[in-house]
Amino acid sequence: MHFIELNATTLHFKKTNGASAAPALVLVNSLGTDFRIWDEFLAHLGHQGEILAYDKRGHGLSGVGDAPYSIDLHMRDLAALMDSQGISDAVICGVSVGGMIAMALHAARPDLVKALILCDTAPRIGDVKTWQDRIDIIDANGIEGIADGVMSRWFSPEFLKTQPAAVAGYRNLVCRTPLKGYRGTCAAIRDADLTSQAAQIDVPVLCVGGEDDQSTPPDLVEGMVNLIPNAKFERISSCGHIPSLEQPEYLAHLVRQMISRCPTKIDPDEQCQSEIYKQGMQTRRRVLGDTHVDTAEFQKSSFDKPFQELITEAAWGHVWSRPSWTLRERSIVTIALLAALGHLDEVAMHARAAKNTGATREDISEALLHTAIYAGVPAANSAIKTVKNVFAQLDASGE
Ligand SMILES: O=C(O)CC1=CCC(=O)O1
Repeated sequence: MHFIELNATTLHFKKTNGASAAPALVLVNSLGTDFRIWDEFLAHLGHQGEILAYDKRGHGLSGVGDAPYSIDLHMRDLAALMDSQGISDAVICGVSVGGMIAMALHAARPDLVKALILCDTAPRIGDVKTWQDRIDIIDANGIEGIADGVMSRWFSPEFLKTQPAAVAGYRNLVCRTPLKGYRGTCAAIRDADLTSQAAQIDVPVLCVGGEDDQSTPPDLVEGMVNLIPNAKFERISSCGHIPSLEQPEYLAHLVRQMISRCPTKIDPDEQCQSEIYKQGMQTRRRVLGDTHVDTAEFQKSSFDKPFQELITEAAWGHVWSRPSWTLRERSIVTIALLAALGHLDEVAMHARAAKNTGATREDISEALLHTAIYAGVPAANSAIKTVKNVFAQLDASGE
């Protein structure tokens, strides 16, 4: 058992050291649970990298701290815990409120997050009235007053019928959560809406929903795929709100698959690549940034693998890596050509990347004047709109 004092509270956590280049996996719990909910899942997972699991404040063996709680406070506890353990660039797997904490972590500390696995969660869970009603019942009757309702939302009808002893045990788990911790986290969920943070997520995301989940129904979880740019959705059958309890083996399979798609620190695939590919990948990362390239690699399938290799070698390895022009010069010419041809998605990508090449906003404005004269005003006009949008987004996010 490990304990640490952070943000004026004691946090209880478990950490296993990794023996390989695989990314660290960090597990974030739901309301009214402690990190034992991951035991069976971890037994199936066989992860080679570091694993960190912990009890949120007000849960398990962690301290309760002072009210009021917020998702931001839970997120700061997690960030401090990861910093204290030297863990960054990790795959964060959060269930329910744990998923909200994971989304908040990505917004505040992107350096800590390589990918997200968001189980049975949403940027907004329930509404103010539902959570206030729950708080009022707890204030009047304690957690016992809501425990049966919680069990019926956590588990599928089949599990409730066939596993009465397990259900009784999990009911004890909820009821033994410190009242202040449970109540404080209900208030944190009541007050949270992470919609704008979710829309900004730029790492690979797997959303997972149990088909019998009554707390965050699968359609709600699937809705995140429309909001989060790089998200995929998996529905788990015969499963309620907590897949690590009801379908630990299948969840382990999904998480393993996700982790295997995340580039490792030493990519074994890349070791077999040609020198020109390696050079191309280096230049591509330098110009477009790691987040962009990691996402493209994650989304790569056998269908577009040859195409990805072609552009990495030909565009980035051969042309962009030639020493005769600077990256700034290549950036300016590329933006002008793409604008002339009306490839606005690519204009946006290269305008965004200009901060890495040294091409200034003035450079881009000059390049688009040339576009207007040699390729036509409408082409330049559309590109100017696109680039202005990119600049507005960069300014809004402080980049
Ligand atoms: O307790 C529930 O109803 C399920 C739940 C909602 C948020 C969370 O973390 O768990």
